[in-house]
Amino acid sequence: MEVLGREERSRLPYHVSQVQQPRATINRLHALFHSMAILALLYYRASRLFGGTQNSPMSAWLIVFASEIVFSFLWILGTAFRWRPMSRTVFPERLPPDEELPAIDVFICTANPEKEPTVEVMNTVLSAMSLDYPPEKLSVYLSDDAGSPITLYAMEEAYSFAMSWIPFCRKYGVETRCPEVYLSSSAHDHPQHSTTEFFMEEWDKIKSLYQLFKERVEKRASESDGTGGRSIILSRDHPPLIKVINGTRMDAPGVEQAKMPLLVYVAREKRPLYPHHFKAGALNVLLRVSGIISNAPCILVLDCDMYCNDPTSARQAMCFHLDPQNSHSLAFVQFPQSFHNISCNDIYDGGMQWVFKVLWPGLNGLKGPMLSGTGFYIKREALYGRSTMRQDIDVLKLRLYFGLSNEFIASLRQNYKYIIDNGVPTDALLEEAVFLASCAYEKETIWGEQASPIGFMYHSVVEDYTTGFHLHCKGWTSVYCHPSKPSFLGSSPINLNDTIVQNKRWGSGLLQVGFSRFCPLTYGLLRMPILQCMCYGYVALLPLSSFPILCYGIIPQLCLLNGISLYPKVSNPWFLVFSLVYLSSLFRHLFEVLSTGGSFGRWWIEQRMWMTRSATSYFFAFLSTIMKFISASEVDFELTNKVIDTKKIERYKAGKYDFESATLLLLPLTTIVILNMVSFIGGVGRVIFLNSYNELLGQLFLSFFILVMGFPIVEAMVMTKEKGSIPTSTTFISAIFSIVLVSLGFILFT
Ligand SMILES: O=c1ccn([C@@H]2O[C@H](COP(=O)(O)OP(=O)(O)O[C@H]3O[C@H](CO)[C@@H](O)[C@H](O)[C@H]3O)[C@@H](O)[C@H]2O)c(=O)[nH]1
Ligand SMILES: [Mn+2]
Repeated sequence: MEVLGREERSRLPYHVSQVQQPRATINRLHALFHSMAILALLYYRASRLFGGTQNSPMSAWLIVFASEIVFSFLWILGTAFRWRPMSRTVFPERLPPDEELPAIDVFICTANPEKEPTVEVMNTVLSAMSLDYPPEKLSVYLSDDAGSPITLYAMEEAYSFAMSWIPFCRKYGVETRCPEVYLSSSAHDHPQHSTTEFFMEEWDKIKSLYQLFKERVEKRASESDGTGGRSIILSRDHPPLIKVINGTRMDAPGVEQAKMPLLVYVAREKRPLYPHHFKAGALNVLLRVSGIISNAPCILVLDCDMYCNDPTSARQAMCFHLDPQNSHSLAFVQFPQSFHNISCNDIYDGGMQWVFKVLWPGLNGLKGPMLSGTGFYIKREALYGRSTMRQDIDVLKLRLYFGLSNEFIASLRQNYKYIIDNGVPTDALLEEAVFLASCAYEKETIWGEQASPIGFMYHSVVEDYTTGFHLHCKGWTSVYCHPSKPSFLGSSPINLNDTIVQNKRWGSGLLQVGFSRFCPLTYGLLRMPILQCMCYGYVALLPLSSFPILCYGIIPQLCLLNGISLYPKVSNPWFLVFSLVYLSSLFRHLFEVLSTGGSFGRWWIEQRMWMTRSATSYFFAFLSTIMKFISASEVDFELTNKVIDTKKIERYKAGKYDFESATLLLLPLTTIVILNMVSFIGGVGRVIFLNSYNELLGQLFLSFFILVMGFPIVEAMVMTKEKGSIPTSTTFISAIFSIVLVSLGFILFT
């Protein structure tokens, strides 16, 4: 790190940004080419339709035409991400001295100790407490939606451990401050220290302290749980409980105490009759509670499974938040989500590299990336709304917006002073905090209401997307910071069922926005630049791809079986147009994967998972969104499982798909695969015996492509004895569905 004088430091920019010009140019040229090809294709379909010259059944023609329109529409929206990709570099060493840095509150959410192992949650807490930031400016809040005693106990234990861990990290400049990860390496992996005897001694000491901590927590967890679902009931019905952990450990050595960040446990009140709004509800409680305790101007939000992998991320984020030129409109700095548990082939595409390596850098050159739920540093002010922060605003009005706590309303005007020193909070303060965490507090306020200026948004399971969207609508910007060392590492679903369930939740959350009056394409259009608006629209409507994918997996195949051609003859020049559209979209994706460090295999898996998601997750998301509109129920937040199944992990690491547990959700996919097997065989028959190669080649190829793509499914249906294979019952039901489809095709199309 270069050592700079203060004068020099203040003159140099804290960050630089650069448009990825060659990439932008390639993208734009491709967009031009591809749009012309699409236009030609649509023209072909429309002219045949209106001219009445298509020689296939109108219904089939209409369905494939509609599918192509949806594909094209999504494609056009997607070009916005490719228009102006940008990368950014930060220079934390140029930041002002520590005394001038703003304070940071870290919010971590956990909801269920059975699905989110407590030791893992504590590792996230510990990694956040040991961020490379002045400890008196750092406060860590854990929201425990389960209100579980084990989590509180673990936090007290974690705090004790942190009193040794943090000094150790500081002393040796530890680069990975998640103790589980650091301590499972060998002392000799750290050659800069391991040669000294003293380090080895301390290493052993800290390692055994960590073991002790872990054992205690695991022991307590095994005692208090396994209560036959009692914890689930408790998690929906419990009083508020707030505890400042620092205060409870006054017997600890006083010297270190002063250098520790504040650690606060928050279990908001939950009652069955009150909506609790999932994670957004939890975050809003943390906003209020922290508001009267530490009231830091900047907030880092983390999921409980996302530990801080690079302790310097806070300083990196400050390079943007403290930049005098852009900071005024900057709401948040988003870091990519990276994962520690995905294997090198990542067969379920859990790494979401396409999002974090292509889409988000693309938004970086516009008004900034979407909020991604975790790993972002956001200004408190952005969540409160600028208009409500004005000094001249009436206090009565503030009470209407923010609720009745005078203490909290006073905190809005505190100009971000640290309200309690790193000591024991008063009873009165804690009482007020409990009031702020009660479930009746938000009654008749505008917390979380869409388009309101306050807090994280409710009424959606994609609270990150909607919150970010409304911030951008109000003129805030964001930046994407993508350093080469992952700043945060989390766990991603590593089995098919969890992957499909997670994507189903996202899909239904997004569609719900897409179909509401806050649809980005209408609501956003008046409030943000068109390209940004297209990006938001693309993400919200992406689940619509289930329609064309399913249609393309069924209709041409039924026609193929009946010898009906849906595409131009091979000898016809129009055939070239269809081939070009197909190849050009495959090539764009291939280019994106290869140019962001991916491999050919990565491209193939992303293709496969895109189709899988569309045919399963997004299809069910679509159904559940419709159900929601009919019954006006709230879509549930199905928590992602973070417990590792050691038996299944071997299969995963070997790159073998596990279809066993996802039976029902897989039905659309297995049905399509069976149907394509049948149509492929039928089609080959027709081509050979009836010589209809010229008319049917396109459809035959489509079936072939789907079978190659779905080969793991074919394999898993055939080899029923193998682990992870598809149960015979599922294959059987899918076969029945296929027979129904084939009969329908016969009736409708002949
Ligand atoms: O009622 C709830 C539900 C969830 N959570 C927490 O929310 C976080 C995310 O939940 P998880 O089950 O891990 O969902 P993921 O699909 O992994 O989360 C992604 O998608 C979510 C939106 O659907 C975002 O909130 C997340 O940040 C993003 O990582 C976890 O820390 C949970 O403990 C709560 O605190 N309360
Ligand atoms: Mn998660």
